[in-house]
Amino acid sequence: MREIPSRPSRAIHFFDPSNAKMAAKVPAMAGTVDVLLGNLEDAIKADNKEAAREGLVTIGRETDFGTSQLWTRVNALDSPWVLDDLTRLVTEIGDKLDVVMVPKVQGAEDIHYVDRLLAQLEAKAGVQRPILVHAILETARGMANVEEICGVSPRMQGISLGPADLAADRRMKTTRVGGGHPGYLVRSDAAKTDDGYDVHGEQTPRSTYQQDLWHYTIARMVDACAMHGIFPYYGPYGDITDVVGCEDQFRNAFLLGCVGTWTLHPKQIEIAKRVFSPAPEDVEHAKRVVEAMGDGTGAVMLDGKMEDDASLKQCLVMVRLAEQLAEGDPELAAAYGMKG
Ligand SMILES: CC(C)(COP(=O)(O)OP(=O)(O)OC[C@H]1O[C@@H](n2cnc3c(N)ncnc32)[C@H](O)[C@@H]1OP(=O)(O)O)[C@@H](O)C(=O)NCCC(=O)NCCSC(=O)C[C@H](O)C(=O)O
Ligand SMILES: [Mg+2]
Repeated sequence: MREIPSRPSRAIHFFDPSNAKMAAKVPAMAGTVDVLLGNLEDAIKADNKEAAREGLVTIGRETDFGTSQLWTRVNALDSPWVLDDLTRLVTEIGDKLDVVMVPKVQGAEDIHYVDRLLAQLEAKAGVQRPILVHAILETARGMANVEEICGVSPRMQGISLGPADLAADRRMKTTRVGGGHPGYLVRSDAAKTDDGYDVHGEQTPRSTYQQDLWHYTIARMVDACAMHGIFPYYGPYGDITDVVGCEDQFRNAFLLGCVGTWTLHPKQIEIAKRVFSPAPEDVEHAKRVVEAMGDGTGAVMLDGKMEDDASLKQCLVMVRLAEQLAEGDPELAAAYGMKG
């Protein structure tokens, strides 16, 4: 393979295949969410690891996934379960499995191992196309090696941020699964008073602005993925009830270059699909810039702003994403004024 297939993957929806209620919902979700991911790793109780694996085999065999992709997150490479996860899934449902997500990736050696094992199992099972690999960025060493990880195998499909494990590994002083923290802020300067500075803001209140804990990590991950032609994703937003904070975190990731995110609860799917689909007004503007730029060279004025080759290239990113999403979604096609 020379190019990673680019299919919509705005929401990677996690479900626990050992949870009967969740598993029962999967067939009806097929075709409505870009990626359905059977999770075998964290959030699955140790006693349920085998049930989750077998549950995913059953779901994989019996479900018509339609336009949805089927992914799995296997257990960590240093766990007692991962060898059986890969062996059983590839030999039983390898032809249905699009991507294997590998947690806690530390460096190139982890991806080499999975790559070789997948190749052996695919050959044994007669799987006709390569199963792709997705790494989770959730260790300090993985972060330091992110560029190398992205380029280590032609199977590499993308990378997700794992903010909870990464925070623990880095010894950050947070207790959350993704999202910001009110203590991570900047404060405006203290006002000068006759007797010094009003540092407590008693006379002139000092405003504070919460900062994004994940800015550096996401930006670096985006660059590493772009350099190797693979796809970056935000990860989990654990405060399921905070739909506003969730939308903001997803949008920051979208604006920085991520193509999608994880969804942990059905209510996050609509947010992810909306945020990771460009807004119709942005697509409209991008189309006007493309039109105004003619052969793509030089500079033009549009609505009082200068447009040139570089803004054209950004607009083409937007238009091409809109075209791709419109192909499989008549509602978006209508909103973008494009063919469905
Ligand atoms: C978070 C949950 C435990 C919440 O579950 P629950 O309390 O059951 O929520 P609700 O009562 O609101 O559920 C309403 C109905 O929806 C079904 N449901 C819930 N979640 C899902 C789902 N993900 N897919 C399909 N269906 C779902 C419930 O069964 C209810 O059904 P019904 O009773 O018939 O109406 C739960 O959502 C959950 O477990 N989500 C997945 C959690 C997960 O995968 N976590 C791991 C990923 S995050 C991570 O690993 C950290 C990362 O690696 C890092 O390091 O940062
Ligand atoms: Mg994790």
